Amino acid sequence: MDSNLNQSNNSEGCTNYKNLNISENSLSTDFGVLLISHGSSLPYAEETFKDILEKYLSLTGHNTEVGYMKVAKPSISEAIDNLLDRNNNIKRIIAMPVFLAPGIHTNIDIPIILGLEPKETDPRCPDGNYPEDHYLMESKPINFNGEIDLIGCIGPDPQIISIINKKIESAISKSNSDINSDKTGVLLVSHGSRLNYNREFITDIYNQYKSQTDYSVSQGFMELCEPTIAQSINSMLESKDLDRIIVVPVFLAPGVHTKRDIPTILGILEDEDINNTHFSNDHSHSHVHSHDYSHDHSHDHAHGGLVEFDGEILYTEPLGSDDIIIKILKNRIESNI
Ligand SMILES: C[C@@]1(CC(=O)O)c2cc3[nH]c(cc4nc(cc5[nH]c(cc(n2)[C@H]1CCC(=O)O)[C@@](C)(CC(=O)O)[C@@H]5CCC(=O)O)C(CC(=O)O)=C4CCC(=O)O)c(CCC(=O)O)c3CC(=O)O
Ligand SMILES: [Co+2]
Ligand code: NI
Repeated sequence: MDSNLNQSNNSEGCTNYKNLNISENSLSTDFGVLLISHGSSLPYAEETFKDILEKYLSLTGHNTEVGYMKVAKPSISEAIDNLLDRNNNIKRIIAMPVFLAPGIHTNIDIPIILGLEPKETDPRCPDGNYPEDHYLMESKPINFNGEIDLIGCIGPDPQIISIINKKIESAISKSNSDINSDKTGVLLVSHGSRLNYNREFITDIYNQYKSQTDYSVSQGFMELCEPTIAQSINSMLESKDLDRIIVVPVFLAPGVHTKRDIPTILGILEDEDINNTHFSNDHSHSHVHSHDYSHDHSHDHAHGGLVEFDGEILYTEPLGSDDIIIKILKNRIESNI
């Protein structure tokens, strides 16, 4: 068992456990933990989830792997192979979507990829005949005969508010301007979904945050739902004269949405960000100007309009691999063992 553990596995997408704290106990237990992430074509989300995995392992010692729904590696199926390579005796896999809100991905895509029944009809494709190139058609079958318990995603845990507060404080501390809270608004931005859970999630977070802050607060959606980011900022400005808006992407990891789509809508995307290869991880902006954009991708992020605001926009980091997220995952998984 030991030699197994210390072996560095170079096959593609396999986590190298050499430096990770996986307890020997976990090899005698009969379950594995699969943390399911969305996957991104930008590298940041993988960095965040590598960190989440390392922290989760050192906290629990469970035989754990991260699997990505699309784009990134290991895929969900490969992650399950990795769990079994490490311990062939597991009878059960506890699979948790590390997503903030239930939605199409958690209720339809992930169950289908795991070989389970989808929890509802897919509004993208009600007849269930997905186009051949859809990622659901491309995913490989799962090689596991045991039981897979797909548990709920993170949801509006009250502890998320303290992460939001930290991100806001950190963005403020990097800003040069000194503006009182009376003139500051906070916009909580959520992804948006064809299903209603995303709205329920952000509304719950909004109500919790609002009851604990002096700032004017509002919520807005990046895509698929209203109010859009622009509508939300406009109505904040109509009801109050603000000098500064702090925009919090209530997302887990930096990715296409937080690095490109939301900055585009806000008018704070720097040109090099589009073709980025490397830019600072520490990416809290303070911008007082806006750019013109040529918007050439076919997706509908900008349909809700672009933002025009001549005050300061402070854009915070997403929630990331904060220890609170790790504790939430641990509690949730342990209550399902
Ligand atoms: C179903 C769909 C909407 C629809 O069309 O109905 C949808 C829905 C949701 N995505 C969510 C999260 C993230 N989405 C991304 C990224 C991408 N998502 C895209 C598509 C779709 N996403 C539609 C499928 C269309 C189809 O089937 O073809 C991509 C491919 C295209 C694009 O959006 O342009 C783009 C490219 C990535 C790339 O290739 O790089 C990332 C990673 C990142 O940002 O990089 C995160 C994690 C953010 C984080 O870390 O929090 C959540 C919130 C989940 C939660 O609460 O956590 C929902 C809501 C829900 O599940 O309903
Ligand atoms: Co998505
Ligand atoms: Ni999108």
